[in-house]
Amino acid sequence: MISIRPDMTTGEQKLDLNKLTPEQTALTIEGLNLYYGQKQALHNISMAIPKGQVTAFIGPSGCGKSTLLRCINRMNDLVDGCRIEGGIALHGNNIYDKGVDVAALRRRVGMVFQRPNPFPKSIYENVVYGLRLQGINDRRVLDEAVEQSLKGAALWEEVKDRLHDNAFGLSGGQQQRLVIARAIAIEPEVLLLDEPTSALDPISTLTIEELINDLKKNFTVVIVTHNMQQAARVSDQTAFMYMGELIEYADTNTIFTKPAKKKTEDYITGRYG
Ligand SMILES: Nc1ncnc2c1ncn2[C@@H]1O[C@H](COP(=O)(O)OP(=O)(O)OP(=O)(O)O)[C@@H](O)[C@H]1O
Repeated sequence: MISIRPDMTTGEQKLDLNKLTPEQTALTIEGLNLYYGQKQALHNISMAIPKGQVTAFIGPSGCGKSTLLRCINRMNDLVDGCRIEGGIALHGNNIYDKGVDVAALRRRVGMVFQRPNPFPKSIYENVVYGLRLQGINDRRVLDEAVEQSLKGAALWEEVKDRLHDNAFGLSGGQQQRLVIARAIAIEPEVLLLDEPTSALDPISTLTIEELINDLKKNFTVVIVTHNMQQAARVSDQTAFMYMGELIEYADTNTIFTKPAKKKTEDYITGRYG
């Protein structure tokens, strides 16, 4: 049995995912097909992802969740033989248009991976890494960014007295929050989280889940998770994928309590996956 966040049943105004206004929309995915060589991994995916909310991609292993997530900041461009048809608009502009600056896109769409990957540097230098790449070296600006980003990642209180210690001295859960602080320091519009807690213990997982709920105040969050309870706890809407297809996409409450499709119901009731 999946438990739904209490506030999801209190009649909060629901967005109509089929009729989002441009102001409500962060991302529009349209007719997206993706091929790894001969193998088609995504089939005609179309969906609109609302701004300032948490959207979860769920589905059995190999269904294409991570592939779809990686399309949003063009990480798949790095895969040999990968071909994409269709488009993804970020606030109205197609990120696959010719001439798009992919480095600039990745500043607007940050990503956090399954395993925490801090750099072998101090906590401070990890957070300011992206700012320094942009040529920002003013100490006051960097100090302020470090404090705000670590606060935003719910890590400040734990590390404020050891900002110049090596990041590898942090626990796994702290390292993952540090990586989130590094991602938000450059103020992206969208934050992609690819199974961000699958390498963490239950307490660290809970801390990150609470953090995700805070992050949506400032960012649009898209999360891939294997864990249906996690999707139910953290997301506003959920997309269920199966064999490269988007089977059902609706508010999270509906997906977990009244799914429209049998495949979704079979998955959330544990019949496969
Ligand atoms: N770099 C790649 N080259 C070739 N095929 C790939 C590549 N990455 C993923 N695939 C294939 O594409 C399909 C979708 O994979 P993807 O990793 O997106 O699924 P997933 O739903 O995220 O799975 P999991 O939950 O196991 O991480 C799978 O069949 C996978 O084997």
